[in-house]
Amino acid sequence: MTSITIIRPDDWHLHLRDGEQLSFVLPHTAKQFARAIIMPNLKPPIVTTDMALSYRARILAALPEPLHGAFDPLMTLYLTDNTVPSEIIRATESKAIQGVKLYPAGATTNSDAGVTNITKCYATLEAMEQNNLPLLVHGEVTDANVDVFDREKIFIDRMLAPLTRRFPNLRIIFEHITTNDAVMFVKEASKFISATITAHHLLLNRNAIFQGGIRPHHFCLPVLKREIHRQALLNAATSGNPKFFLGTDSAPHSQSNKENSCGCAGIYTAHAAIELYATAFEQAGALDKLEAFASFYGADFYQLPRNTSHITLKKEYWTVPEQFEFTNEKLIPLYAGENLTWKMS
Ligand SMILES: NC(=O)N[C@@H](CC(=O)O)C(=O)O
Ligand SMILES: [Zn+2]
Ligand SMILES: [Zn+2]
Repeated sequence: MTSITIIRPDDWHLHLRDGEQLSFVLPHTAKQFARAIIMPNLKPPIVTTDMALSYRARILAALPEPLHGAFDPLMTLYLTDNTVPSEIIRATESKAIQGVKLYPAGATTNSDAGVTNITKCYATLEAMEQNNLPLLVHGEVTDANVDVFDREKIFIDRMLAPLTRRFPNLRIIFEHITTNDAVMFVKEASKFISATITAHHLLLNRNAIFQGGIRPHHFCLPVLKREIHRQALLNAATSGNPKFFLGTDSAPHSQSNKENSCGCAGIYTAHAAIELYATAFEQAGALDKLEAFASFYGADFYQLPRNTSHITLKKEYWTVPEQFEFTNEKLIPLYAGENLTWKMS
């Protein structure tokens, strides 16, 4: 195949940051995707509808002229121990908020203000269930005694499964899943449970973190897993099961914050997101399944209309730039300096 045309995709999990940084990364996403779910883990986090609405206005204002009107940021709230049910009502009424994000406190980048005790959130979760506002979950336990490679699997038993029993009608997106355990859980759960899958977890296993030396640009959370888990994710993504859909988790950090004695978690993929997914799907012999995964199932789960315009990917060799500008720093993208074989025209 030398060319594929699909309905324009959406990114159901994206970090855009804020301020000057935002303007450097936003065009990469807006060029490919019609919409994206914008993560609220800023400093300070986006905890109210008002904060989300002004963040949305800053994103729209940062769009370069040719992309005006071409990109719709879908906003989320950051759940804390103190999020009140009335905030859920406000969020629902705003129509601009598509979900509320649960970060267990300390699980990942900018999660310190996250939830320390889920029982404190029960009234708020009940309001979300009643108002049909989805919960988005970073699914890892924060217990330092739990092996870092097991934190997602243990989260399912300790937190996610009980939550689905307590709130059976709450729509939940298990974000950036990385294990066969997560795939099995989502498959067997009710229709209210779905999952996003990143391109990097489809393309890389944990060997990539240690390939000839320590590779900070392959460090993200949840951390890359064994090959058997990558295979399970690939099978899920290409299975045609509508519970699994695209969410890049593109997470920009400056070069100096990544190449550091304590490097930040996050892999930048927005520069070539759909091309990276096409590469993974092609390797699995399932390019025909890309469109629904990238452009249909996420919209369906979020109960939003599917897009109607198209994008075309061509079989073409190109080299990913070594770096991008990122304020007065550099941003190192996934596959920097390496060749890809699909290019969006
Ligand atoms: N995925 C990551 O490794 N990092 C994300 C946070 C997150 O999605 O957990 C970030 O904001 O940098
Ligand atoms: Zn996360
Ligand atoms: Zn993320």
